[in-house]
Amino acid sequence: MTEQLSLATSPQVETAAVLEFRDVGLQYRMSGRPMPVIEHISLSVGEAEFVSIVGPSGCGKTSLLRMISGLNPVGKGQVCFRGEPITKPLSSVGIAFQNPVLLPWRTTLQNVLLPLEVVPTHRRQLKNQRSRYETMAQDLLATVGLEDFQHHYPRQLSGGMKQRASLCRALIHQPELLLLDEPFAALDAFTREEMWELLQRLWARSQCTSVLVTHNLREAIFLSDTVYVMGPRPSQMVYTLKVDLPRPRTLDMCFTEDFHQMYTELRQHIQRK
Ligand SMILES: Nc1ncnc2c1ncn2[C@@H]1O[C@H](COP(=O)(O)OP(=O)(O)OP(=O)(O)O)[C@@H](O)[C@H]1O
Repeated sequence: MTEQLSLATSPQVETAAVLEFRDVGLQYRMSGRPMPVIEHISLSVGEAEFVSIVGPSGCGKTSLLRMISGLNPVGKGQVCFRGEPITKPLSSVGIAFQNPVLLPWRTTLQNVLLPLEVVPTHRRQLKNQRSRYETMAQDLLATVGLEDFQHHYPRQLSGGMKQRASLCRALIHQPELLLLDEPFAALDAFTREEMWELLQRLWARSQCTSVLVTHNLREAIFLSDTVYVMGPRPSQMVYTLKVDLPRPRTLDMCFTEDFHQMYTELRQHIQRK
């Protein structure tokens, strides 16, 4: 059963669902036998909502994200984007992973522009309006403090800088959905916190409906409107936390009583097998 905690400081506005899981199940085959991973997951993500998924290792968080992207077929039930079941990879999705994988022979700017060359609907537009898109990319790079590194190559960037460039790349085609799979897991604690503020800024600017998978509960609370906790495999959603901290959020908020209480609630609901 899903419980709910609401630490209301301001009422949340209900928005139309952009993304819906309708009684979703998923299983893989392991040594020739079916292995159920996800069972009976139903949830709904509103327009411009920021949602995080947390849960024990191996519970199926990445699998859930892959079903949204259309890269993993849905086993049972439906995952719907704007009311339509997702049956193939979505072009209006931006994705950032733990490893930023920038192409080493391309500059930062060229790496950010890459999705426009790959997504067929944008390819022609890029050809016709290259300078417009370059300005958009430079704008994004400036938002994340990389304006002076646009002509540098990945080998000349730190880990945090690469991840910032990767976030810009995920947003360059103005996706309707942003999917983030532990994007800051490889960064040191201070850089990671800087990235929270920066991602918050990018999200506020793009108003992109976002789903973050993370093991870091503070990160989930800091960034999210809603945090979903998955149980151990075969996983169901075991807890939903509505985060009503005012925005923009600051790192100081992580030390408040409200924040600590939410952290404790989440911690108590993460079960290990
Ligand atoms: N393509 C696949 N084929 C078979 N099994 C898979 C496949 N992908 C994932 N699994 C298994 O499904 C389970 C869930 O994997 P998934 O990566 O979705 O979990 P996760 O919660 O993201 O894990 P972590 O937190 O450790 O990154 C794991 O036991 C994994 O080994």
